[in-house]
Amino acid sequence: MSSEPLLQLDGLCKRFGGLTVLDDLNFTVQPGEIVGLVGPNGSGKTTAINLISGLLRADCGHILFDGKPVERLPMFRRVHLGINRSFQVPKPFREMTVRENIEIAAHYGGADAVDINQVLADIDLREQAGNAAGELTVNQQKLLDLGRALATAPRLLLIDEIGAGLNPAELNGIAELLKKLAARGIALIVVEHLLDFLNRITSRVIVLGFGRMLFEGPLQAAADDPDVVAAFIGG
Ligand SMILES: Nc1ncnc2c1ncn2[C@@H]1O[C@H](COP(=O)(O)OP(=O)(O)OP(=O)(O)O)[C@@H](O)[C@H]1O
Repeated sequence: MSSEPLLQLDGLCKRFGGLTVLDDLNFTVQPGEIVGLVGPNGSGKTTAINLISGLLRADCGHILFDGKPVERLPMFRRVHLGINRSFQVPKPFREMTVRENIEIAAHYGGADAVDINQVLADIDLREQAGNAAGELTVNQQKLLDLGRALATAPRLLLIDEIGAGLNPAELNGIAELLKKLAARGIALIVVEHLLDFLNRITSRVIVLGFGRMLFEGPLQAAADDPDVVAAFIGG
């Protein structure tokens, strides 16, 4: 593994009005690494993803990608650099086909040379390529959302609660896909409440509580950390 982090967060914070929802977030991610981001509801996980992807602007701190600050860049510029994400609730263009959805994403990402058939194969939607996206199952819509991100040739992929509502076989398929992407060198930050799922794909997690980092390390050890236990069961 390279010693140069692909992503480095340095004192990142976010406030909504008077409410500080993220405070002093500091961690790094290496190429090809999967890092889990966990914490109780409202602890700031999605906000962290929104700051890194550029959907929201940080109030303080720095986001270094490849050693360069990106915290002031708009989302599309970050996509062009190689940062992209999936959403908790996918919102494909429902009337368009699966293939068209991926083609549009590739174009938006400035990655017109991306092999759309390869993306379709990665997300296992080759047979549905000509179907309207609105006809897909929940699992397939989540895969398409991943495919749209993959179509922009990301080097850092931010995955926001992909496991919710999926059955064990579907979760298994997603876990294998994420591991395959990491093996290709893509770095992943995976926000997830399903700890068994996370345990299958990563050994390093960051635990947030009330917007602050409570723990960083192996998932198993997090369960023995008193701050983590207090955050999850309310002290
Ligand atoms: N646009 C917003 N305006 C005001 N408050 C917000 C906004 N977005 C999020 N919040 C608040 O910020 C806090 C963190 O929310 P966030 O969605 O990041 O938490 P989370 O850890 O992802 O939660 P969950 O696991 O429920 O998805 C919450 O208190 C939430 O109500």
